Amino acid sequence: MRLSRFFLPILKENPKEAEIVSHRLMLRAGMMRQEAAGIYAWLPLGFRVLKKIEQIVREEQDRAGALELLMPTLQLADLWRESGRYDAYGPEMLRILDRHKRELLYGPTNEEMITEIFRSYVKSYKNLPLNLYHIQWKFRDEQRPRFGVMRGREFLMKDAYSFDLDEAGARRSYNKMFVAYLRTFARMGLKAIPMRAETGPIGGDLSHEFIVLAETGESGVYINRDVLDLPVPGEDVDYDGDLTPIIKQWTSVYAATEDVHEAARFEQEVPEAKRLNTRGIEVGQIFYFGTKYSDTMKAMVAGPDGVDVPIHGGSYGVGVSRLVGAIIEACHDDAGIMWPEAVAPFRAAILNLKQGDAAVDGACEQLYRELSAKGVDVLYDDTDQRAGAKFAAADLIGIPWQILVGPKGLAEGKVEVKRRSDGSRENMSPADVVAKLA
Ligand SMILES: Nc1ncnc2c1ncn2[C@@H]1O[C@H](COS(=O)(=O)NC(=O)[C@@H](N)CS)[C@@H](O)[C@H]1O
Repeated sequence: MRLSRFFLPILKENPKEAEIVSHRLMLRAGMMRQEAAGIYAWLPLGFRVLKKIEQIVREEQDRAGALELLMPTLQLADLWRESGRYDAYGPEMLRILDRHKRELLYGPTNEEMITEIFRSYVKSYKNLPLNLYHIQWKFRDEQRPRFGVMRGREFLMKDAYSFDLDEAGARRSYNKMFVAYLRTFARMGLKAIPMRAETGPIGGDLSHEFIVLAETGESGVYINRDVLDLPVPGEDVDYDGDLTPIIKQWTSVYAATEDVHEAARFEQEVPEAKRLNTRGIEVGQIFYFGTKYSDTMKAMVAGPDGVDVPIHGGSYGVGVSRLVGAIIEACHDDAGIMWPEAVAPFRAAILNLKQGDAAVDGACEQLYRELSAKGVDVLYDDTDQRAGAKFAAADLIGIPWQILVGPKGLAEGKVEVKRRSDGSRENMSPADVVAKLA
């Protein structure tokens, strides 16, 4: 992509309404624009990151055996009357009347709708276990939307729903999602810690929140530091095998949100030097809620003995749009964002330090052409800004690799490669740059 033809409205100043660093940097880096309280337009740079995060989530759901579909954002109120949540959900529910005065709502979550889809087709335990998911926009009319995408009103969520014959089966589905979440967040360069949590309006009695440690996080957390060094399962993890050793390993080290924290146990179990009380960002939450929805909505299957029983369910959410902010909270410095390579909007930025100089222009064009031909996502800053402004922009938007092309270096057949994450620099020939990044 040539920057002269891209749409990247970088802001010079810190927007005053931004209270936390990720909100500030997303606005300054031209990644998004607020259209209404808690409602954002995703501009090209931010949208690229959102799609990369979404794709990692999708790949790990698929690896765990979940099946992707897409449910609508709008739902019938009657569906939520069946489960009894229409009134219970309260003012966060955005209620809508259509032209025929039919009562609709903008879905905050999809337990009811997925249960309706399931019960319409699945009648036998032979079709279980089943895990259906989608990646869809949600609306929750938050009293105080704030911190940018961290607590929005319209936000992108991956929500998966599992269906099993009994609790034992449902726990196996739960464990698959637990492992999938460990892998998902690790692939984004995050340490997301699974913590026992309250179940809240979703219901049930078993839930874990996956929390990324960050000073600005809304969740208070208490952990044994050892949890930060546990191994994340590899891509060869056997989802059809026994996952309980992995679950046991990750849940036997103390980690709890403040609302389920047990101070006495923490003091007793965790050596002083290993106790950490800090804050974190909830990037995902998983629930087992048994027959909560299948009872009220009559989602039954015939068991092995031919008798109809309500299925045991679970739901599993990931805050896809929240993750853009969470990653910035975890990966930034004073100069701006430092994208982990797996979610970076571009892998490399070519900075032309003397626009108009034939040798420099030529070398940049060649690098741009050769890297693009090898499938490397490149942003070529071919604008006529002075070098200092180009350095600042590249640091702000957080591209992992910067290729600085200037007349002096070129005279010796070299360009300078700077790694954004640690600031390390290396001089090498353009050909070596292509070999290194391709
Ligand atoms: N207002 C919000 N803005 C941005 N992300 C949010 C918001 N509310 C929730 N999320 C994200 O969405 C994830 C799942 O939301 S949830 O309420 O915990 N779970 C559910 O809705 C279940 N139905 C899971 S399928 C959360 O872990 C969080 O990362």
